[in-house]
This record gives sequence, C-alpha cells and structure tokens, in this order.
Amino acid sequence: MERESPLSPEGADPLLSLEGVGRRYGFRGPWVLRGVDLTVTPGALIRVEGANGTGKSTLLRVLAGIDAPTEGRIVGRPRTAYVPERFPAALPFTAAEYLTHLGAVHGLDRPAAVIAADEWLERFGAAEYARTPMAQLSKGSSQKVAVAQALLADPELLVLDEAWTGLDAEAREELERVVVERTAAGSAVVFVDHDPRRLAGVPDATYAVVGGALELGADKGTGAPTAAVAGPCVLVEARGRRGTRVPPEAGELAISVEETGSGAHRFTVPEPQSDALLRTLLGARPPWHVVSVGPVDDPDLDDALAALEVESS
Ligand SMILES: Nc1ncnc2c1ncn2[C@@H]1O[C@H](COP(=O)(O)OP(=O)(O)OP(=O)(O)O)[C@@H](O)[C@H]1O
Repeated sequence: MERESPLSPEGADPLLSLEGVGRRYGFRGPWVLRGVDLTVTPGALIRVEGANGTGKSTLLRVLAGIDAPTEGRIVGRPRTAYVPERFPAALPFTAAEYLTHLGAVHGLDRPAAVIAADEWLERFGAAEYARTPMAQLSKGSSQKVAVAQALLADPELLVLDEAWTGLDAEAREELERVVVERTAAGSAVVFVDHDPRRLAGVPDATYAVVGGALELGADKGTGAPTAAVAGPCVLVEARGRRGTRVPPEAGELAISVEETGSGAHRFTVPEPQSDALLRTLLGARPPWHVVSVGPVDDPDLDDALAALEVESS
C-alpha cells in the first residue's frame, strides 16, 4: 500500500509513523488491520472513518501506544494523550484528584497539575464537579474529565476516539476549538467521530479503514489556496479583538467575509481552504477566536458558486 502523508509544514520530521502495521486479537484471530502505513506530522489533523467494527478503535489504540501491533512497527513516540470511547468513570477519586494525579504522572509538579486540572474543567464547563467523586458523575461530566485528562500535559499527539460522544453542545464546540488550536500550535490530532459534520472541512486528511487497510478519503484538504471555488463550503464564525482588521490572507482565502457584530465575522470558505483559513486566523497577531466551524447549507450560495464555475470555465 502506498504511504500517504498528510499536509505538514515543509520539511517537518514526522511525529510518528506506522510501517506495515498489522493487528489481530488472539493467535489465530482474523487480521483487523494489515499493511497499514501512516505518517503523522506536526500540526496534522487526521480523521479516521469506517463502518462499525472495521478497526478504527484498534488503529487509534495502536497510534496512542496503548496497544501494540502484532506485526510491523511504529517509529517515533511523541508525548501522546488519548480519549477512549469508553472511559472508566467508576474510579475512587474526585475529578480534581484524578486529574491532579494524572498531571503528576505526565510530569507536571503538583501546583501546576492542580492549576491545569482546574483550567481544563473550567473550560469544559465542569468546574462545579471538581470535588465530586468520579463514580457520581453523569456520563457527560465524566466524558469532560476524560477530555481534560488528555489535554492536561500539552500532548504532541492527541488521539480522540468518539471523544465528543456524551458532551453537551457547548463542550462539543469547545473540543472542536481545542483541536483547531492544538493543530495550529503544531500538535497532531487523530480522531474518529460518527458525526460527519464534526470538524467538517478542517482535517488535512481523511482515511477510511476498509478490509483492514487504510484508504485515503476523497475529501483530503490541500491546505493551500487554489483557484477552485466550486464544491462544498465551510462557514467559519470568528471573533477578532475590537478594531482588528481581517488578516489580508484570510480575506483572500474566503469567498465572502461578513461582519456580524463588533469584531465578529462570518467567513465562507471553500472546504479545501478552510484549514488554511483557520490557521491564518489562529496564527494572526493578536489571534482570532474561532467560535464555530460548520457546513454551509445555503441555496443562494450554491447558485453563486455555480455561476462562478460557469464564468471561470
Ligand atoms: N480486545 C479485543 N479482543 C478481541 N477482539 C477485539 C478486541 N478489540 C476489538 N476487537 C475486534 O476487532 C474488530 C475491530 O474492532 P474495533 O473496535 O477496532 O472497530 P471499530 O471500527 O472501532 O468499531 P466501532 O465503530 O463499532 O467502534 C471487531 O471485530 C472487534 O470485535
């Protein structure tokens, strides 16, 4: 199988590579994964898709380093954090104790671990549960703790297996923002999510697990500006500091920019360019706050794009 690598900064060394990786359970079990090659570079955002039971979670566990390949090898082991599909919530700690302990395991000293635990719980709207025993948390709240534990120690590779499941709407949006921020800051994120709208248009690459192999999906973003404007678009709502002008590069990437409030802007951008737009906004000085990223469902825009396509042909 040809090895595909996602968009990466020019010349960046891979964080981690899977080379000819295969995984099966049990000595004679069927191969769940076979001949998988994958290179994860700094800043890459990779989506993994596939039908139920095809091996997505297996792949993510191997990437996260909590499961070993049966054959093949893994080159590199960045500082990695993982949010599993099922989080063992019935632990004999409060949320804050658990996070502080894990922070220490990840190398933070105790005061730094306490601060990081508080900050992440706050950010995901779970600060009020900090002193609640984990066993008493609802599924959604314990999922917030699962996400917080992964973000505590600034991972270079974040692996999210259905991490949005069970989160409330605000926390789901927050996690999308965190993913965009982390990749803009140079960390890699690999995720599985059953909702096709999750981070739609943002990943650098989408892979599907099919028959144990990894196939590069059709909706791979190029991350680079292209002349094409036809095709699906993404709506990015972002807020700049009051009085800040839209970064010129963001204006060039977008088909349209609308000011919706003081500092608040709505960018409509062709899907392949959405990642570049997000990086531009988050990398601006001062950085823009990305409020939401979602698909465009606007018949007028579809007509306008069709007209543009005709004009440019
Ligand atoms: N610990 C295990 N022991 C034995 N078989 C396993 C184990 N984990 C996964 N499998 C098997 O490996 C195959 C792939 O499972 P995996 O959970 O990786 O798929 P998935 O694509 O993530 O599924 P889903 O979409 O349902 O979460 C399945 O047939 C599953 O039964």
